[in-house]
Amino acid sequence: TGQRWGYGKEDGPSVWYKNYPVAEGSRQSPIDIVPNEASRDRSLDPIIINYDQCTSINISNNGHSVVVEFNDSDDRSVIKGGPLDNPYRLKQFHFHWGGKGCEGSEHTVSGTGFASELHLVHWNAVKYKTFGEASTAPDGLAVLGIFLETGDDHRWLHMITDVLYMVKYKDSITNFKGFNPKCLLPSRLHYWTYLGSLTTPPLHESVIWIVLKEPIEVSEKQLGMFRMLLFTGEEDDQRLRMENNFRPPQPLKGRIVHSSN
Ligand SMILES: NS(=O)(=O)c1ccc(S(=O)(=O)c2ccccc2)s1
Ligand SMILES: [Zn+2]
Repeated sequence: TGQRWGYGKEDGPSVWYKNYPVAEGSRQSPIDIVPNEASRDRSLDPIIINYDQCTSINISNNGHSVVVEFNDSDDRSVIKGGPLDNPYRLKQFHFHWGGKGCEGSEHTVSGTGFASELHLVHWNAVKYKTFGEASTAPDGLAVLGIFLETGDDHRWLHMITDVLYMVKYKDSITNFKGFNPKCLLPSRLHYWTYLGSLTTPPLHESVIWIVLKEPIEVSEKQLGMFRMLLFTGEEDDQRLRMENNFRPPQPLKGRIVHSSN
């Protein structure tokens, strides 16, 4: 049922509105975050991340990004506190990145992008019975966004980059058990938060965004491994390198960005 979309000239973010009119909606993501225009809410609690009982299942290439999926049959891995009224269950995480030496994050800070952005996708299993139902509800999803900047090697990211060769092609999937993404969190959890959307089709306006202020550091070499992935499948005669899989910032349309302390 879903229409084909991508990040190229013909099927990229500038034409998504044709098949997904909500692309021009009032709470689209990503956005440019301007720190001194964000409202500092002392009432905003810290976010609490409980990934200890985390169980990753698999890693796959869905033709848009590389995705690690989790067992979300119970509240074993949740994010809560901050702007959230309920605990939200971890469902998957994935990345967005640029081309060699170019920006690749989706959110920008005062107009500046980062090399990449990690999204940890959670859903409100208290209010909704399934991820699908939550994914279309205004408070259904909570996505934790973490910026990646280039510098030293990230000591744990190799656990992901070492297996990327196994999911080189679109629709490839392989076992990936026992990975705990808490090793990808920065040391401090200060954040910005605002009401937004999925940054890819179907662009549902169902996401409470929590974007961490502190980036994590990864090496250019580690980031280069992501660029060996392909948008295309093993049978495709085209071999399109997976890079620049990010949507540019969207109009704020009157929304307020809140800042934790
Ligand atoms: N980049 S993002 O974090 O905003 C994002 C885009 C798509 C997803 S999803 O695969 O969870 C999903 C969710 C609902 C319907 C279809 C896919 S998460
Ligand atoms: Zn994303």
